[in-house]
Parts: sequence; structure tokens; C-alpha cells
Amino acid sequence: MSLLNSINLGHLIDKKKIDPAKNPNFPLIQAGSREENMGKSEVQFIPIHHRPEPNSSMCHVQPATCKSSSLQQYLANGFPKNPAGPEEKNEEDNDEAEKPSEIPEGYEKFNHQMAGHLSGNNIGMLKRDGLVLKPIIKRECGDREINFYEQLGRTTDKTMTEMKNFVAKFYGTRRLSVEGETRDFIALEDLVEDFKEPCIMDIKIGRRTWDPDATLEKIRSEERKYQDCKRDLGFCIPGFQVYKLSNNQLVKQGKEFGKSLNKEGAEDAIKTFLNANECNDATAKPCRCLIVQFLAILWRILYWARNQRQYRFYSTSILLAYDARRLREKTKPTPSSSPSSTTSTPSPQSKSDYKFTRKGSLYRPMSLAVLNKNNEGNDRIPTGFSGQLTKEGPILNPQRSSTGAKQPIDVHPIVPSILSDNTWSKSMTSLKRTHSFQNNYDKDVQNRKQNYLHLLDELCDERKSSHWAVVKMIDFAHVFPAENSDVDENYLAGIESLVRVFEELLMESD
Ligand SMILES: Nc1ncnc2c1ncn2[C@@H]1O[C@H](COP(=O)(O)OP(=O)(O)OP(=O)(O)O)[C@@H](O)[C@H]1O
Ligand SMILES: O=P(O)(O)O[C@@H]1[C@@H](O)[C@H](OP(=O)(O)O)[C@@H](OP(=O)(O)O)[C@@H](O)[C@H]1OP(=O)(O)O
Repeated sequence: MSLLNSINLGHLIDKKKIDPAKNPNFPLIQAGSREENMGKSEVQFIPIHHRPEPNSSMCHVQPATCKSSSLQQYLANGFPKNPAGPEEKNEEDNDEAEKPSEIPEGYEKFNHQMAGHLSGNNIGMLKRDGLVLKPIIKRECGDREINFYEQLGRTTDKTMTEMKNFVAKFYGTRRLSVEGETRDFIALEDLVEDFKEPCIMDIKIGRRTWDPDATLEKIRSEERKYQDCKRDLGFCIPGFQVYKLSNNQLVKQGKEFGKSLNKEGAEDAIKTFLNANECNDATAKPCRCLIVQFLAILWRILYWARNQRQYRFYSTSILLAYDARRLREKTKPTPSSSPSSTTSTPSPQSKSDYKFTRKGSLYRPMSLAVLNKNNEGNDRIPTGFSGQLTKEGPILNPQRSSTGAKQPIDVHPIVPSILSDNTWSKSMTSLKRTHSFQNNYDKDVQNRKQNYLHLLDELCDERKSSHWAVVKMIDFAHVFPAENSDVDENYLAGIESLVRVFEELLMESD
């Protein structure tokens, strides 16, 4: 049996007997077999989207002067250009300075790589026809990642099938001649292909970022990096870029910046990424519509991570991306929202009456109770949420009829008339109800998925149906089979923490 097959059949054999640390070849493919596989995979058809490149003039705009602390300044406007390193250069500089001489015909350099390896003379990932091509630098890492995508493609397991929703589509491998050398690449769906002004953040999940095969030296080097952030948040930020709405500048931050961040710095970086950290505007708030789009998927990944027991996801990342063009449209002041508008008469029960007031994390039962109760202790929005959160997720109350008799939970809640015109409230109601981690999750959530997506569409844009934010799991170079059937606590803790950060941003959002 090939080693590849032994992984595929991992759930049928006694996993306790598999100790990757004691099987240095596991899960490598036997010498030669990968070579044969390389280049054989066929490209599936992907439509080519012709779209204008982001306006290059955006990169010319100089950062606005900021009077706040230097970290704030860097977060808002980027580090000064030199001598800070290549990641602080703007996109145009990168094109100028690193123009690759020998990119194969028909391919382009992929300019939106936030982290990860470069090959040869600064050529990192390539792109073509809606695909990105990730260079295989270390054979064993490449083989592991390819194996993982192949297993995922074949899986019939329910939890792993669910995972396919969170992963870029895999299109096999490519062998290309780059700079006179033959190199192998992994072909993946380009997750930011459709974005006009792609804002992208790579968030590496887990306190532990080394795998069971790591040498002592590798363990030590990983433990030294992103120390504060990994310790306090269970994730770190190797890189991001953002098109700043305030000054139309593209800001890029790389590994060295990420390594300098502590918990507060990382949270600020996330706000910067969300265009919610304007140095000249202390009142800048995250866009609720954007946060909801991210959270909707992050919650599903959280639920998935609570269930998956087959793999250990070391050093994988969550890729967050959105289109600043759409955010700009969304945040444009409309006549009715303009303070000078004479036609907008505030309703006696305006949105602020329903503003969530909360201290601390949604993961504390008390804070959830506060979130959901008004001053009289009654349910603010009849979500059926009890105010109690177990490790398995929120507990829903059986509904009571006017006679006090318990009713089954209404899966199509009637939104009170006061809220019926408020898409946000409807979506929150739906989101909180679908954010059930009880056993009824699948039945409840999956059955109402269409309705739920519809609400999100409505929330994001009345006219356009497509979402403009993406959340995907990427980088499976260090995925190993689980040695026991426990959850991947390291991964789960990182995702829980990331969800918590976004839930807190949701409470701050406008
Ligand atoms: N499918 C994709 N679509 C768009 N961009 C992607 C995709 N996959 C990866 N990227 C971009 O490429 C970067 C590097 O990807 P990835 O982490 O997979 O590479 P790597 O070389 O394995 O990284 P590392 O050194 O952290 O192991 C990501 O930060 C992201 O910006
Ligand atoms: O050293 P860096 O700049 O932090 O980047 C590392 C590095 O690329 C490392 O490769 P290697 O030095 O161990 O060969 C990567 O490890 P893997 O190839 O095993 O994944 C790390 O992932 C990089 O770390 P990071 O991107 O988190 O800074």
C-alpha cells in the first residue's frame, strides 16, 4: 500500500499506531510517485474575468500626517519606505523593483501574496486564468499539501465534506519552466480574482505552528516568532494589505511587522485591515455589513473545528479578503444618512435603542444575556437565545406561547414590526439563531441556509447579490493525521479567539 493510500484510509486504521514523529516518511509519497503525478492533472475550465486592474494612481498618494503614536501611525499609513524592507513598498514599487525576467508565457506574477515563500529570484506565486500557482519550495511540504487537497477531493466524510466550503478549489499541479529551471506549482482557485481593490489578510492559526516532524531547531525558531500574539490570541498575522478608504493608498504589511505585534497591536491591525482605524478619526467604526460577512463564515468554521477529529492543522492560515471598492460604495453617505438631511426624522425607537451594549466577550454567558435583554430583563429581540453559552455553543430557549405553554423553537421567527424594516436586525436574529451549536445544528442551519444567505445578500447590498468578502482556510503544508480522535485544540483555540475578536468588532460596528 502506498503511503498516500495509507493516509486516505486513515479513518479505517488504528490512528493511535500512526505516529508521524516516529515515521519520518509519513506522510511523504514514495520517491518517484510524485514526479509521475506532477503535470498530469488537468485544468478544469475557469472563465477568464477581464477586469480593470486597480487604479495604479492610488499608490502615489502619500500617507496623511498622523499625530498619534508611531505604532498607530504605522498601522494607519504603513511603515516608512526604507529601510523597513520590501513588504513596506507599495504595489507599484514592487512591480518596478522586482519585475521578474523569466515568467513563463501566459502567466503573470501574482501581486496579492501576503505571506509565504518566494522561489528563485523573488518570484512567488503566479497567476493565470483565474488560478494562482503556488511554488513548491520544500518537497515534503508540497507533497503534504497536495495529498491533503487530493484527500479532501475524494472524501465522503461529512465533516470533511463541510470543510470543502472553506477551502479554495484545487486544480492539481503544474510543472513550469521558471528562470531556466523546472519548477512545480500547486494550482488553486484565485480567491481574490473578482476584487477590484483587494484587501487581504493572512492570519496564521494556532499557538503551536510547528508540526510533529519538526526538528528541535525548527521548533525553537517557530516558538521565537510572533510570541506575544500567539500566546495571547492563539493566532498571528504574517501579512496583509488594505486599500485605505481615507486616502486611497494601498498599504502593505509583511512578516516583520506581524512579528512586532502584541495582542492590542494585532487587534488594531485587524481594524486597519477593515478600514476602521483612521488615525484622524477616533470615531471610525468597522462596517457592520463587512463584519457580518466575515463572521457568517467564521462561525461555520468554528462549528466545523469543534467537530473535526481527523487532522491536525499546524501552521495553516485563514485568508480574509474583501473588495474596498464595495466597502467604499457601502460607506458613501446617502442623502438620508447625511447629518444635514432635513428629511430624516429619527424614529422614537431608532437603531440606537437596539444597540448592543456589552463588555467583554460574547463567550461569557453573562455578556450574552446582557446582549439579549432589555432593562426590564425581557428578550430584546425574540431570538430564542437563553443567554447561556456552553462550550457547544448558545442554548436556545423553548418559546412560550401567550398562555405560557412551551412551543417548539420557531425556525422562521416573526420579527417585531418595529424591526421589520431593519435588515440588520433581521440578519442578526437569523445569525444568532443559526449560530446554534447544539445537535440540531445541521437540520436547523442547513435547512434554512437559503433563507440565511438571502438575508445576508439583502444586508450587504439591496441591488447586488454577490458577496464581496471571502474567508478561506489556506496553506496545508503542515497538516497531519490526528493521532487520537480528539478535536484539534490548537486550531480550535485560534479560531475561537479570532471569532471573539470579530464579535467584539461587531459590537463596535455601525
Ligand atoms: N487560493 C488563493 N487565492 C489567492 N491568494 C492566495 C491563495 N492561496 C494563497 N494565497 C496568498 O498567498 C500567500 C501565501 O500562501 P501560503 O500560505 O499557502 O504559502 P506558503 O508558502 O505555504 O506560506 P508559509 O511560508 O506561511 O508556509 C497567502 O498569504 C495569500 O496572500
Ligand atoms: O522565517 P520567516 O520569515 O518567519 O518565514 C518562515 C519561513 O519561511 C519558514 O520556512 P523555513 O525557514 O522553516 O524553511 C516557514 O516554515 P514552513 O516552510 O515550514 O512553513 C514559516 O512558515 C515562515 O514563517 P512565517 O510565515 O510564519 O513568518
